[in-house]
Amino acid sequence: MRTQGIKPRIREILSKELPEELVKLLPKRWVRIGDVLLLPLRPELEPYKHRIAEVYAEVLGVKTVLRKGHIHGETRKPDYELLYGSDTVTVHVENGIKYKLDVAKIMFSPANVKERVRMAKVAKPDELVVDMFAGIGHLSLPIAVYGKAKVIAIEKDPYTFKFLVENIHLNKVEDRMSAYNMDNRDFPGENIADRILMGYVVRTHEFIPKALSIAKDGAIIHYHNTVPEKLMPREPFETFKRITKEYGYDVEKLNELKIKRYAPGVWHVVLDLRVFKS
Ligand SMILES: C[S@@+](CC[C@H](N)C(=O)[O-])C[C@H]1O[C@@H](n2cnc3c(N)ncnc32)[C@H](O)[C@@H]1O
Repeated sequence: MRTQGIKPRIREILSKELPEELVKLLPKRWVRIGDVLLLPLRPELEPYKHRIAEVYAEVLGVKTVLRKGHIHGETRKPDYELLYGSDTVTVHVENGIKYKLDVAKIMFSPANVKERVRMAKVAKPDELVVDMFAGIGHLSLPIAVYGKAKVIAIEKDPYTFKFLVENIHLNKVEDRMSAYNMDNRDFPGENIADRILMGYVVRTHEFIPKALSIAKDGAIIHYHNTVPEKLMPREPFETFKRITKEYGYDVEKLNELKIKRYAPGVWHVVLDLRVFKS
C-alpha cells in the first residue's frame, strides 16, 4: 500500500516540464488505496500540482489523486485536496478482504495494517464479537471472514455505515455479521460479547463502562487508545484498570502492542485485556 522510490517514467516526463530543483522535490512515497492515490506534495510544487498528479495517475494507473491532509474529529474524517480525477470511492483489497470506501471521507490507515491482519487470527467460530467503532469494518471484517465468528458491528456515522453494509455483502459474511447504525452507547445488548473491539483513539476510555456492560464475564477487549510516550508503559492500562474497578470488574493484561506514532511523543497502542466481574 505504501510505495517508495519514484518511477523513472514519472521523472522522465516531469523533468521536461518542471525546473530541475523542483524535480528533486517530487514525492518518493505515496499511499495507494484501491485505485486512489494519496500523494504528499511539498508547497514548492503548488503551481504544478495538477500536472504532477496527472502524471502520477497515468504512470501508476489510478483514477484519482488526493493530496494528503490530516484526520480529525469524532468520526475521524480525513482532510484531502482533490488534485486529479473525481471519483474517490474505491475497493481496496488487503489480506484477501474487500474494503469499499470513499477515501476522501473515511480514514483507512496504512499504519494499521498489522492490526487488521492480526484480527484475522484472534477469534474462533463460536464467539460473539462486538465492534463498538466499526468504521467500514476495518477490524471486524477480518474476524468475520477468517475467524468465522459472529460479529455485531456498530457505526454511528451514516455515510460510513453505508460502506460497512456494502462490505458485509462484498465479503459474503451476511450470515454472521450484522451492522447497527447508532451511537454504541445506545446499543441495547448486555452481557453478550466474548470479544469487544474498541478501535478508537483519544477518548476511548470514555466508552469503557459501555464495553463492560456489553462484555460477558471473562471477555477479551482489544482496547485502543493514544498515550503520551512519557506515561508508557503504565498508561493506558492504569486508567482502564481504575475505571473497571469503579464498575466492579477486574482486568488482566494479556498483551500490549504499539500500532503507530500518532503525534510527536504520542503513540497509538492496543491492549488485549480480559475482564472479570469481581
Ligand atoms: C477511527 S475509525 C476506526 C475504525 C476501525 N475501528 C479501526 O480501528 O481501523 C472510528 C469509527 O468509529 C465511529 N464512531 C465514533 N464514535 C462512535 C460511537 N460513539 N458509536 C459508534 N461509532 C462511533 C466513527 O464514525 C469512525 O467510523
